[in-house]
Amino acid sequence: MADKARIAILGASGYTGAELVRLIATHPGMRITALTADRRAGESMGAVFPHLRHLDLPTLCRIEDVNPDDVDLYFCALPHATSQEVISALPRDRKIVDLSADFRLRDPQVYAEWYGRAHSALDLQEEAVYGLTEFYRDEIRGARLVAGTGCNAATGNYAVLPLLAAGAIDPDEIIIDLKTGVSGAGRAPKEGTLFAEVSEGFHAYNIARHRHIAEFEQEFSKVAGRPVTPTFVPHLLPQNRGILATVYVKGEPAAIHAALAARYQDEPFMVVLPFGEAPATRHVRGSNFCHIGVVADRRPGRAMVFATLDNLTKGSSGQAIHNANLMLGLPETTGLDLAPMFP
Ligand SMILES: NC(=O)C1=CN([C@@H]2O[C@H](COP(=O)(O)OP(=O)(O)OC[C@H]3O[C@@H](n4cnc5c(N)ncnc54)[C@H](OP(=O)(O)O)[C@@H]3O)[C@@H](O)[C@H]2O)C=CC1
Ligand SMILES: CC(=O)N[C@@H](CCC(=O)OP(=O)(O)O)C(=O)O
Repeated sequence: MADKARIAILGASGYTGAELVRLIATHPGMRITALTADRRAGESMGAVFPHLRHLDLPTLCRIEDVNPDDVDLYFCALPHATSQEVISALPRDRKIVDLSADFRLRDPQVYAEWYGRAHSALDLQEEAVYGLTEFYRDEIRGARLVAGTGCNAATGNYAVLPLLAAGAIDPDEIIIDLKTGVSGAGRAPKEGTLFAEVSEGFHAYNIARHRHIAEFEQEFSKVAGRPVTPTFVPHLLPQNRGILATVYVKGEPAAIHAALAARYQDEPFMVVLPFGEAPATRHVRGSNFCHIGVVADRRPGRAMVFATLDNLTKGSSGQAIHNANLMLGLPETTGLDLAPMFP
């Protein structure tokens, strides 16, 4: 293989940043040259994340101290809004995979409506390609800036997009009932993610007003060729990793299963289970796989479609590496061929 691509991870002291480091550490086509942090700048990665202590890594520095001459591709794992400011200041000839929500929405008005502020880098927003790899592969190959999807949005999109494309379901009858682990909320301490408020319980949040509805509407409507709005309710599970979406749809169950199996048969990370089986978060943990299942409802003409993935791999950092592989002209599964951790 030619020289390894030089990689900077901005926001390496967060959960998705650490997951990028874990995966890139054994990636044969990438080499980490810079890692950044905010509160933890100046510390070693091993001090911030003891599970990565064995690796020989650069010390966490501030973003302004990264030398662009040592970087071929940036992974940007920063909070929303910060990301657009930081990326605006990066050299315009570098490849960037952003994991935040800043560049996912095509329409600036929709962005402003859901994120409560005007976008400050509209030219970059226009340039960015949506990072749902299996649906934007060709554009991603030629892209300079790729916008990683929301982890909940990826899960629902994988279950629904092939069905809208095949005309296998009623677009007006889509209910996405989703459960997610707490690492989706990031490492920075927040009241709602404290152990005492998450363990031994279970609750819905952002009911019918979660930001990822905008991503669903954008992608569903594009594929259906007309406006499509799902009902979407996320729930917070007392577990670390993993998302499971149960999607209630109207359509012939066998045709729904056939449409998903046909759409994903050549996809390296998409596994469609035999008809009648439902997937589990524990079977994809720590991997870049997404498992999909279809079960017929007892009510004729209705089905449940299940999709599960690990929010820190297929839902963010694994997806980001998949996209970076395409952008760098590497075999697309490079560094991602890990079996899930079980039990
Ligand atoms: N967690 C998940 O499952 C998913 C997350 N995402 C998105 O990915 C991005 C990263 O998420 P996640 O890793 O969970 O977040 P974390 O809160 O765990 O990490 C955020 C990182 O950004 C750094 N940071 C925070 N504020 C600033 C700032 N003002 N300037 C420079 N650096 C800053 C933090 O540094 P420090 O800690 O040193 O202060 C940390 O390294 C977010 O946009 C998130 O929405 C997308 C899909 C899934
Ligand atoms: C548990 C939890 O809080 N999860 C986050 C999802 C994080 C993510 O995918 O998305 P963004 O990059 O859009 O923040 C949420 O539901 O908002």
